[in-house]
Amino acid sequence: MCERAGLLAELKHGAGCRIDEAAEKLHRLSQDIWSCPELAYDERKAHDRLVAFFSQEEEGWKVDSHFKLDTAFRATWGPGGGGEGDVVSVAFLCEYDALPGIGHACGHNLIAEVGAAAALGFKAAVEKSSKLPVRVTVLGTPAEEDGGGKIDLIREGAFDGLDVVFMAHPLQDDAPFLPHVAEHDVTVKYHGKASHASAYPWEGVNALDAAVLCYNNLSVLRQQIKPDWRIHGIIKHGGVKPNIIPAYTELEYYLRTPSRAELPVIKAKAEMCFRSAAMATGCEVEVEYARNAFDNILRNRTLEDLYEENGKALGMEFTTDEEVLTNASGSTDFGNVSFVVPGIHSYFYIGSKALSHTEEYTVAAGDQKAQFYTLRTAKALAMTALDVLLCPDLLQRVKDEFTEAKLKEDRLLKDGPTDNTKNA
Ligand SMILES: NCCCC(=O)N[C@@H](CCCN)C(=O)O
Repeated sequence: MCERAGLLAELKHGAGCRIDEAAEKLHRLSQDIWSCPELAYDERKAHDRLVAFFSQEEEGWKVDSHFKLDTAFRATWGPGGGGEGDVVSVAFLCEYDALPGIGHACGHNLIAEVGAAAALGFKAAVEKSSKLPVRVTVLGTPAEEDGGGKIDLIREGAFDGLDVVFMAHPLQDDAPFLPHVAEHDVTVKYHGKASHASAYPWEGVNALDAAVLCYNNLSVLRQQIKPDWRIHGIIKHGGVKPNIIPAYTELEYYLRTPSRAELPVIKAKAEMCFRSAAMATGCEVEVEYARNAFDNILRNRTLEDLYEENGKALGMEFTTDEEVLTNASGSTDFGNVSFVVPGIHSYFYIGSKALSHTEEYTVAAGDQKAQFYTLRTAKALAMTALDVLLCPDLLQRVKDEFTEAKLKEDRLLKDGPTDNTKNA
């Protein structure tokens, strides 16, 4: 039980009221982002809109536009308010990139809204109590769907000095945590030799054959990997005309494993598939891994329990469906953040059972119905941040759990999982 339970309850109420008060402008914010979907690292309008929100529509924030990345931003308030003890540095994260062709089919417009709303609520609550030593940061993190903007920002030091970070992602259910797998994206290029496909095919070196063999090799490999590992990809370039033997082809694949420690194993297996296809066809092969590999999410059960308790108090019904709770739901660059700062990446229902990365989900993410759930989630995040701020032993528990979980993962990384591609 927190010593300052009375004050805590009052501040939680205050955070909720502030979020409700700002509901209309928060809705406008997410609508503006939703109606103009922009791809990774190119989210210029979303960046400008969020910067304008914190510098013009809201008061008291110091805003850094183009913060370390062209389409990242930072808004800060604090630090400390002259209170006692060390300043606690709390951050809320906003994402705002969309998917090619189908717009905001992952609902990142709502992630921007939920992060902004939670920050507004939290700031309003702590502002009322001038003695609280706190610094609030909102970080706008581009390129989750492609590239991993948070990983760039970690490298640039944007997460240095933060004590705890909060974000929430829309989905089909409310859940304090869902497993996210580690991922490394790879582009494979085959270089062959063009020739007339009918007149003198023997003069050609067929790069499409290499791509197809590569695709098939990987499909066969899929049978020999663990059930929760994933290999999936596309052929991006497959040639230009049936009567020209393709001289160049390109594939893009995502390789995923539940733990970042297992990624080298799946990569080694995939590598043999890439290279053997080149050898069989006489093509040259180039294998280019993405600049950033995504880590799995490091859980923080202390934060999850607090979030769940606050969510329930607000009427959330958390999913108990084992299939949802245990199936890996994709990857996120928040995984890398979770290895640097303790944090939570919860999921929230938006009034629709549409599946992410579909046109139906794009519609749901722009629907008025999503607003109630988005703001309720923002309240739960702000309340959880208040729990951590007002009860110092909770913050310590969050930090201890983080250190222990990280140690465990580091040990796994150091010892390395077994690789059965290596014959004894
Ligand atoms: N469940 C939310 C996951 C968000 C998402 O779909 N992220 C992408 C990231 C891809 C980066 N290459 C994913 O496919 O998992």
